[in-house]
Amino acid sequence: MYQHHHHSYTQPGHQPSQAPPSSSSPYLQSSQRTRLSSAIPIVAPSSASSNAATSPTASSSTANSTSLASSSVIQASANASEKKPCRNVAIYGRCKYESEGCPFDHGSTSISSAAAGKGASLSSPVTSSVSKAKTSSTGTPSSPLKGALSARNAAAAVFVPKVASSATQRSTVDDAAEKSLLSGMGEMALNPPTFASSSASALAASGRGTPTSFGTGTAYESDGMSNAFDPTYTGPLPGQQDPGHSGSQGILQPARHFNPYEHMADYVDPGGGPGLGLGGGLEYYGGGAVATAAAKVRQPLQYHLYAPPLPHVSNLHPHHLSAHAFFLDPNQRDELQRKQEAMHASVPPPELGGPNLPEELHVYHSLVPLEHPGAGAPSGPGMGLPAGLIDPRMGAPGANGATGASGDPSKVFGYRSHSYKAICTLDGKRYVLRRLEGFRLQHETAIGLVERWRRIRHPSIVSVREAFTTRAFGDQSIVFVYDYHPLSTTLYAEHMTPKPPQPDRRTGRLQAVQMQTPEKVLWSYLCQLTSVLRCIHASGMAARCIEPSKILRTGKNRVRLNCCSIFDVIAYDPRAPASAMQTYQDEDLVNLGKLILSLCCNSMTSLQNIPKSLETIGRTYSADLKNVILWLLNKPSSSKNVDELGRLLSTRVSDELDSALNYNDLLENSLMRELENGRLVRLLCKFGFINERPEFDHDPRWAETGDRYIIKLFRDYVFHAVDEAGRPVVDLSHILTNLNKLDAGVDEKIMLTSRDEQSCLVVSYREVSLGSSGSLLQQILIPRDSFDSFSPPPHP
Ligand SMILES: Nc1ncnc2c1ncn2[C@@H]1O[C@H](COP(=O)(O)OP(=O)(O)OP(=O)(O)O)[C@@H](O)[C@H]1O
Repeated sequence: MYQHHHHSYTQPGHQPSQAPPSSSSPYLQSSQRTRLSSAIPIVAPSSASSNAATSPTASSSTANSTSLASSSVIQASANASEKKPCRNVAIYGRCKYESEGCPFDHGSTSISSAAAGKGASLSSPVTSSVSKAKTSSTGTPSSPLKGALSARNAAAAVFVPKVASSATQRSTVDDAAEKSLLSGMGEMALNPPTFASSSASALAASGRGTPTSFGTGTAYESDGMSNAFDPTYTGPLPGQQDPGHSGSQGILQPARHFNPYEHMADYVDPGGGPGLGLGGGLEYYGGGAVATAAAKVRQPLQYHLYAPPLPHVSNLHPHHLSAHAFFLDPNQRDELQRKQEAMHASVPPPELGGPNLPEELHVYHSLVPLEHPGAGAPSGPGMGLPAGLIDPRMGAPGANGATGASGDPSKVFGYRSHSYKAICTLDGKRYVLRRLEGFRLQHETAIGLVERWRRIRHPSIVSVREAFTTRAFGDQSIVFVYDYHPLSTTLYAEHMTPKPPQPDRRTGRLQAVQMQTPEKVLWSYLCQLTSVLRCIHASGMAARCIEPSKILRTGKNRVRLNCCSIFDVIAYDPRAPASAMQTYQDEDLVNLGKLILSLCCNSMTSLQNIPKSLETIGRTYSADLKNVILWLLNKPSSSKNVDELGRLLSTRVSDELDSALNYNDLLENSLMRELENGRLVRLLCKFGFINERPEFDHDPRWAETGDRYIIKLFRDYVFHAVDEAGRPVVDLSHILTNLNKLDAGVDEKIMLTSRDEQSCLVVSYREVSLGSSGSLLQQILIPRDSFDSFSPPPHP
């Protein structure tokens, strides 16, 4: 439990029932912790120019504070808002601040939405466009209040119930305001007594530049989406009318329906300039020209409008959600990382006890055995085979290896075989080299057949790259090169080798692993292998290696046919008749039947008495499966081919498609998470650029004031929070929540405490985000070009 801390301060005229700005966070900065009992002077923004005149106390209060952002404080007028429907009701259906003193009307939703529609044409545009016009002609804000209205200047003090106003949340940062923005935040000091006066003066001028204000009837003007991303946008807002017509039209306008994509239309490039190329996708939905036009979204993209996890992903406790929604599923990450580790695995050189392998072999280097060394070979820790790279059941010395150690005669090919992982010098990728020892190539044409296999690409085949002969191992060997699939096992290892007992999930006790292969898995294997056979047979070739040890299992129920092309080369017969290929293809189907039969019985010995095995299968599995096995084992006939098999499996194929689509959804969801956490990395990079740069120590623009100061304090608040006992808070959710709010630039207020504990800043995430925005970085720190590749430009 972390302490929920309320600082003791008073605000004249402020609704006592309103929550303090820091209510969003239960954490304290270290400096806040020690000051719990003392009244910390609340340092709030006061416009350096206007507020000094209107509020004498404001200037005095700045004396004892760090130089802070100048801000006017706008307070919602309870009277003015009395008859306004609460926007929370319109958006959420209810207002959770209703019982806590929210000053707005909590009548019916329909009234609220009608009011929202009406509000959409009310007065804010007048204020903004007029002020914009004046500004553009003079280059400076014409209204004395204008400066006080920038987003920068409304830094603190008034807490309002969370209402997503639109026009009022857009800041009117024009050129002059931008200058003042960059010249620092100015003084933000605000003593409680000065608050009323400054807020009173600012209230009179509330408008687009006052993010926290309910302003003069502009709070309900448009949907929340339109104000979500661009605080510096000064043009007309979605739903706003021409100022000249706003009054009458606003009354007549019917309640409009909420359209979350409405803002897209506002960003259509009127000149028909190059869009983002999204039009094609939208046309698909029948939008035609309108959709294409709407797709020409102007920059910056609305990165902040990210969506919550989709409903088919299980619900989590809110506290865990932020961490879980932002990172890969732990199991998935673990598996991917282990695969990466396997890819990087290496062995020590022979002089340090590693295997005696050539440093370079053709265009490959860094050879690592994928099987345990044979009995005579050096082994032990010095061998350096990385744990986890090789399944311990795969021919471990003394473990009566299931599939034979490196250099044992292959049960399939007859030659002594070795498998190595190696890196290709040409493309830097990992491949598997399968070496058959003592093979002498008799016919050059034989090795040429590998070229035909190279051209076959299928998701259920381990792609063949090339084959070459070599004497690098001190003998005459042939090497076949395949794609590397890290941490894959074979069907033999998976289903025909006893697995060590596993701890039970509930009791933790070791329990024997059930070996029986589920029928669904068998259908899945059948479908995948049928599909690959269709592809191979259609190319006029035959697999010739449908064996449990030659089918790789590269993921859950995901199989790939391995070692293709080897038999074509080592069993090449120049005198073979033209019908030979048909025979090989028929054998493929029979071998597929034998494979499924042996997987059903979890043993290769089941093939020695097929009728008995089929009887066993009839008791354990469905008649459908047994019939397919029988069909596969039948003698060849004109109607027995792989296409016919495909038809037999058609309903199972549709099941397979469903699981593949489900898995695809899962992966896409994982990708979306990565997309979102990428945003936070960009944000952290900005922090890294700005915070505590030693070379700018004495640069007045880089002094510990204004933007940089706020960003620094925010960094402390996010990363250096402590609990009530002073212990560092290590809570990823706290960091993620805060960084996300910052990235979205929400108007929620937080209280930052200076390191010397002398002052507090009440700022919104939006204000902090403006400080860390690209414009600051561009102008002060790095040239534009390099920043552009880093983030979208901050201004349209
Ligand atoms: N393309 C590949 N990608 C990743 N790992 C592979 C690949 N091919 C083989 N392996 C791994 O190498 C190990 C050895 O494969 P191999 O085909 O030699 O098995 P085996 O049972 O020893 O067969 P054989 O009896 O023919 O020697 C397998 O367990 C497998 O995990």
